[in-house]
Order: sequence, then C-alpha cells, then structure tokens
Amino acid sequence: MVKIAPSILAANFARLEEEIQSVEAGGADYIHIDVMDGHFVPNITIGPLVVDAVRPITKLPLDVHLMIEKPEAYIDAFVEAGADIISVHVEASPHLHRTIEQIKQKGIKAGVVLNPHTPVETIEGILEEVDLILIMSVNPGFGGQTFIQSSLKKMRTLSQWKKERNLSYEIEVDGGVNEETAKLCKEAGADVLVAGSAIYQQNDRAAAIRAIRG
Ligand SMILES: O=C(CO)[C@H](O)[C@H](O)COP(=O)(O)O
Ligand SMILES: [Fe+2]
Repeated sequence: MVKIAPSILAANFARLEEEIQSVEAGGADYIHIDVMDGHFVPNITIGPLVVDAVRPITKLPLDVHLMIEKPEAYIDAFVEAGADIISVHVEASPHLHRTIEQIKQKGIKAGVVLNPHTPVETIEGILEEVDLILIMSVNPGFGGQTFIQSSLKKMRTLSQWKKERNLSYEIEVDGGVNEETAKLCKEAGADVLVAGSAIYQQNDRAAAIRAIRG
C-alpha cells in the first residue's frame, strides 16, 4: 500500500500540534517537513527548532525535505532535532555521495531530491546508497502549485531501475498531489505521496488521506 506523507507546509502553524495529530489519527505514514532557506528556494520556512518541538508530539517518522544551500552544514542539527529521514537536493550537493554517507552515518535514512528539470540519470551512480528518491512534481518553494506531468516519466524510470537492479529505495513524489494526480503517481510506481494542500484544506483529514491513498 502506498504511504502518505502530509506536508505541514499547508498546516495552520499556530496549531501545529493539533494539525500533526489530526493526520496521524487519519492514517498518515510520515510527517513531511519542508525546510527552506530563502537562497536555494525563494521562501523561508522552518529550521531544527521546529523539528525539535514536533518530535515529541508524534510517533510518525519525520521526513525532512531540505531545500537549502550547503545542506551538509545542517545535517547534524536536524538529526539531533529528531529527523528520521533527511533528503537533500542533488542541485545543492556537489559532493552528493559524501553528504548521503554523512546522513547514513548518523543512523537515519538518507534521501536525494530532484527538481523538475533535473534528469534521473544524474543520480544513477548513487542508487545503491540512498533509502529514498524524492521526485519534485512542482518547482520547490511553495505549496499549492500544479502537478508537472513530466515527473511521471521519472517515477517510471526509477521504478524500472529498482526492479531490474533489485534495489530497495522508496520513490516519493512531492508537489500538486491530489486525488487525481495520486492515481497517476501510483501507476508510475511511487511508494510515498507527499500532499500538503490536498490534505490540510479538508476538515476531514482521514477522508482526505483515504482519497489520496485510493
Ligand atoms: O516541497 C514542497 C514545496 O517545495 C511541498 O512539500 C509541496 O509543495 C507540498 O505542497 P502541495 O501538496 O500543496 O503541493
Ligand atoms: Fe516537500
């Protein structure tokens, strides 16, 4: 069954505890946390302090999506704050192999993220090292954008490589995921669906999660 990772970017930050607990009770599998630095992407969101505050209020794995320059400088802080999965953008990581090793040495899962224009071939050399590959289906920086269809081809390729090469990474998709686009992502081989607006804009979080899971 596909996993659902609600993105708290679309939550009411003044009520973060309730917002997180509502999706946990509604059947979510991960809590997706979008970290933006105002440099790699044109928006600023949250840092390790918020991850640290959120850690004790949920049992779910914290799936931390770093949209920041020099992610290697902040990995230790996010691990200490309680991240379970840390994903870094290939576009922000000239020494991607080293950064992935740095995350794994901390005993947590390591992911790599591809922007919409970045071909999957750029990470072919690191497929065996990563626990998760996150395909951006919008340009990172904001919630509530429209799903970019060309991301489906990347999911299909990653799914095919995974089978052919007997690999174990999870294929995650992020941006514009709703009931309709979720179906396409599942058909293309996605294992984890991130959804912000499609979950947090609904009062009934369990129903929203069920609809996306399909
Ligand atoms: O990484 C992100 C944006 O950079 C978010 O996780 C993503 O946009 C989720 O929001 P939505 O489901 O509303 O598109
Ligand atoms: Fe994200």
